[in-house]
Amino acid sequence: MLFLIHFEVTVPADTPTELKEQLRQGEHARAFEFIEAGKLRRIWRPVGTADTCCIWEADSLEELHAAVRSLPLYPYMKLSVTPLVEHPVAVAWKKEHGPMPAF
Ligand SMILES: O=C(O)C[C@H]1C=CC(=O)O1
Repeated sequence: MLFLIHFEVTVPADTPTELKEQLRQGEHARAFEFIEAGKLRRIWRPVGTADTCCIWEADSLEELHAAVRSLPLYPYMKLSVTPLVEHPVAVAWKKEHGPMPAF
């Protein structure tokens, strides 16, 4: 199953610099693990924000719940999760042309 996730991360301004850096490095490392596992499929920064949008693959809602809760920045996150299903245009395209063009 695919999910569109929007993350809004707010680390308090008075958080010690070393903790902020530790969190950022930990977040990147954990994200890399999910990319390598084929879970975090794509990740973007919405223009003009410090937010994150991504496409996440998960075999269950419970798996997705555990995955996002395992992110080091989770305690500082507000997130919205939108389950995705295939669009009829994509179904029609695949029928006529084969797989959708890669990103
Ligand atoms: O780092 C962020 O901005 C948020 C977080 C959401 C997924 C991920 O890998 O990073």
